[in-house]
Amino acid sequence: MALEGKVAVVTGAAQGLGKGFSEILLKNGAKVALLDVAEVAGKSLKESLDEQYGPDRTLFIPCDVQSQQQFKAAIQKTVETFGQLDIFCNNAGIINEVDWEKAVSVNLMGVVRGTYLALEHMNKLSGGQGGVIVNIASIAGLGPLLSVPVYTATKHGVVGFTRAMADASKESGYGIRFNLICPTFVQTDILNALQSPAILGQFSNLEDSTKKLMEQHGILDVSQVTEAFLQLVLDETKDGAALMVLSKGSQYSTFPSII
Ligand SMILES: NC(=O)C1=CN([C@@H]2O[C@H](COP(=O)(O)OP(=O)(O)OC[C@H]3O[C@@H](n4cnc5c(N)ncnc54)[C@H](O)[C@@H]3O)[C@@H](O)[C@H]2O)C=CC1
Ligand SMILES: CCCCCC(=O)/C=C/[C@H]1[C@H](O)CC(=O)[C@@H]1CCCCCCC(=O)O
Repeated sequence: MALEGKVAVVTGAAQGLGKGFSEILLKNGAKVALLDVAEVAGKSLKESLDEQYGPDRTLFIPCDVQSQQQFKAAIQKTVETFGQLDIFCNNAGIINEVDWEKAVSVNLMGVVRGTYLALEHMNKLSGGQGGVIVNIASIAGLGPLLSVPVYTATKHGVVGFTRAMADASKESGYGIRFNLICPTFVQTDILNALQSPAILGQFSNLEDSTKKLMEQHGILDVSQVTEAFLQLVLDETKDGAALMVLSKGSQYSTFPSII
């Protein structure tokens, strides 16, 4: 998929990985709607992107992925402004083992909500032009991260949902590819949560074990993950793929075959 003239939505785009995904899409010619609940950071990012790419290449839309009404309106505004929707990245995510219902709501329900709303515009069966949806899971979507069981569960949920949607899309003819990014630790603000007793709650005693894992495996730069993301967007042969981003490089996950 060539990106010139394509239109993308990225959730959780104000900072961290979402900002990186948005920037690599812009560099490659796409227009990007930046959705985030963080209004100050989102507006400030839009201002700096305007200087680099001009004001017509991005939109910042305040949006909490937990709100059906806000999310639907944000996608509607994107399509009204840019005329189409080709690439959708469900990236917004949090760690919160105390308010674990919020973690499920943002990380899993937000991804399902975003995917279904994107389908309303992208699905070839309902007049869309197809495209690609990339959901941001984690290595913790493929195996356990001991200090954050609910975060682990939500990311396993994102992996299962995305793979099932890829099969549903192929079988039904939506014309949409569904892929996953599963990074190990990346240098962004979310890592602070892994050292916060207020967020880890009953698992705070496992903070040091997690720190050891980070020391052992290293911490990636955002750019290593954005390159992997671009590969999944561009490569039309990748559908239902889970690309792990590790310190030794990127590699596709294999899954047990049950049929
Ligand atoms: N940094 C890491 O080590 C890894 C991160 N991930 C995943 O990558 C994704 C991005 O995380 P990072 O950039 O690392 O974290 P981050 O904390 O730097 O950025 C998350 C962004 O999501 C936004 N956000 C949070 N709740 C939201 C909501 N309800 N609605 C809309 N936006 C919301 C925040 O305002 C923030 O801009 C997450 O899904 C995370 O689980 C996956 C594996 C490793
Ligand atoms: C913000 C959450 C960060 C999520 C990172 C993550 O999912 C880490 C998972 C660890 C799991 O608990 C067990 C591990 O050892 C995982 C890290 C190991 C990944 C292999 C990395 C190998 C490499 O980078 O070469």
